[in-house]
Amino acid sequence: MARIRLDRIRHAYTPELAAAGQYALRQIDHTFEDGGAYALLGPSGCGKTTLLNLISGLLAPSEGRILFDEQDVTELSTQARNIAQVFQFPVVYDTMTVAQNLAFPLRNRRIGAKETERRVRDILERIGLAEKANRRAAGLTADEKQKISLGRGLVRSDVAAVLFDEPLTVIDPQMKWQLRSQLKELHAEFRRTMIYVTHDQTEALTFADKVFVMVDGEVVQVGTPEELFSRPRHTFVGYFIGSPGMNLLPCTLEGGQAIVGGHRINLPQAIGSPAASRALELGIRPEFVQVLPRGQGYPITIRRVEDIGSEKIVRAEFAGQPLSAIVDEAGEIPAEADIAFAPEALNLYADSWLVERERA
Ligand SMILES: Nc1ncnc2c1ncn2[C@@H]1O[C@H](COP(=O)(O)OP(=O)(O)OP(=O)(O)O)[C@@H](O)[C@H]1O
Repeated sequence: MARIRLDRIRHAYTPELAAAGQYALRQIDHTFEDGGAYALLGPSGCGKTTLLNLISGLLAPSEGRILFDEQDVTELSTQARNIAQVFQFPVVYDTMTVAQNLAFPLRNRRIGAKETERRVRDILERIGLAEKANRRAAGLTADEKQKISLGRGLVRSDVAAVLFDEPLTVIDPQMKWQLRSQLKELHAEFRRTMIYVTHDQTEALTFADKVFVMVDGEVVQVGTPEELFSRPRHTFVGYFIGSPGMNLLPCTLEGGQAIVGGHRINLPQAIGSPAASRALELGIRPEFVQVLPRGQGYPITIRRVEDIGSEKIVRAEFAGQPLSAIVDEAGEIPAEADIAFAPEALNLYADSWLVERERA
């Protein structure tokens, strides 16, 4: 296992792209702690796979260094870095049995037959394939094959990290749930450093202790699921995480109040004063918007209500801006409605970045 440090990494796919300033990764300076469960989350093209391939050694960065436990591995191959990988499509040897597939990496490392058998049996139990140990891999389902790919990473005791690139892409929706929670359990048992690439927030938030949110070649926030939900540092995080995402309302500031389309909204505490030229937005999650009878808050026009079973999503217009609110399934929604905001849940953004509050 290893602590993985990315030291001022930048990457452009060709020297021409670098000369034109078109970097797939613009500046990455982060550490993955030994034994942690991490997700790299972001939309298509933001650089997740590029970053994973730099860590595994499939790609060499244009600039910067990669350190495993402070040893510079930038020039080392995937094999020399001792990385295990689980890709979108399961990589298994179809002609071998399940047990032979798991034993393969140990044989390559000249581990003795007895020790190999012991470890393979242990992993077979843990990934739930003990009964299929002697079956040919060819006849297995996609999720069983993905379990073998994962098992091959866990069977070796010398693996620095296990990297996953969208590993649930070809798995049936029903099995996705099962595999996801099994993966989390296996992480808790083995405590290997695991890095999981996905564009799916549910996968990222259920698997990872810490999520790296990426956009446009940059990591905009590293945080626990709770931090990403309650204190998004960037409007992209607010919008991308949560369903529906955070409401973002263009505003101005005046004497500790935010002005949205002529409405004055009290901000919870003193907010540091962002430079006057910056574009300001007030961020509030739909979970913290209350829908009230007319006369008790700020007026909205309700456009539609989506009933999703456990709760209702109110799609409305407030001061000419679209706004969503989440209401309890049993909650009344007046035809003529107002809204109020939970003040402590208001965030202010300047040029998309969170304005940190001044602490008393
Ligand atoms: N081999 C390549 N040559 C040139 N550009 C590339 C290459 N691979 C990726 N890119 C570009 O680098 C950027 C980051 O791509 P990357 O595949 O890392 O993103 P991603 O977040 O993993 O997206 P996806 O989820 O679609 O795989 C994109 O603009 C992409 O077009």
